[in-house]
Amino acid sequence: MNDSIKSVVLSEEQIQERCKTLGKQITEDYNGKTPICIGILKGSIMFMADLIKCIDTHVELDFMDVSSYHGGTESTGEVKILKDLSTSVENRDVIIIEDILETGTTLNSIVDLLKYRNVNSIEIVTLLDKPMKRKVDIEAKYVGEKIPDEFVVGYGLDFAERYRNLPYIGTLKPEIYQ
Ligand SMILES: O=P(O)(O)OC[C@H]1O[C@H](OP(=O)(O)OP(=O)(O)O)[C@H](O)[C@@H]1O
Ligand code: HPA
Repeated sequence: MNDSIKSVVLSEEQIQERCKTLGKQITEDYNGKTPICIGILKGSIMFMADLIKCIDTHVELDFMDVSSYHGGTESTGEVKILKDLSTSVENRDVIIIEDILETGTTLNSIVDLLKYRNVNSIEIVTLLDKPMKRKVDIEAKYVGEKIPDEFVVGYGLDFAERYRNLPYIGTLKPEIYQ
């Protein structure tokens, strides 16, 4: 699997540093509250697991599975709910946990849906942000790393469902796409 990687974007150590920094900020901002952390499947699983260990206030967990990518490396712009929450978010403080924010289509749909369900507050934490790819006006309050417009894999992020189990984040060699 490592043979397919062209360059490392965030090493395991760098990812853990980002988790500590973001966890500290979230701990300070949510002191005395019990937010619901909503992990967006499947890409956020590793980041969510590491991040919540760095948050020192009570949190509850839930998951949503939505899909905006169907195969390749470009967004289709369509968002489909594959798995909805199992808890009510009414009057709750919600933190959405994402692996990557790109066009913003996915998060925009989720934020709209959760606002419609009358959340008390809603913020986004994303490990990676590709601001150059944004098509929808949405920003995350907590960002691990801003990256250029290059397709990345690892640490939950996939190419055609592979590479999610790579412990770091990297770019793929061009021959892998062909
Ligand atoms: O800002 P956007 O352009 O909407 O892109 C970001 C979304 O795309 C990826 O999910 P994907 O639909 O590929 O599902 P996955 O997490 O299961 O891989 C990623 O995990 C984000 O949810
Ligand atoms: O760069 C990416 N890699 C994997 N999945 C993604 N979903 C949006 N952007 C990406």
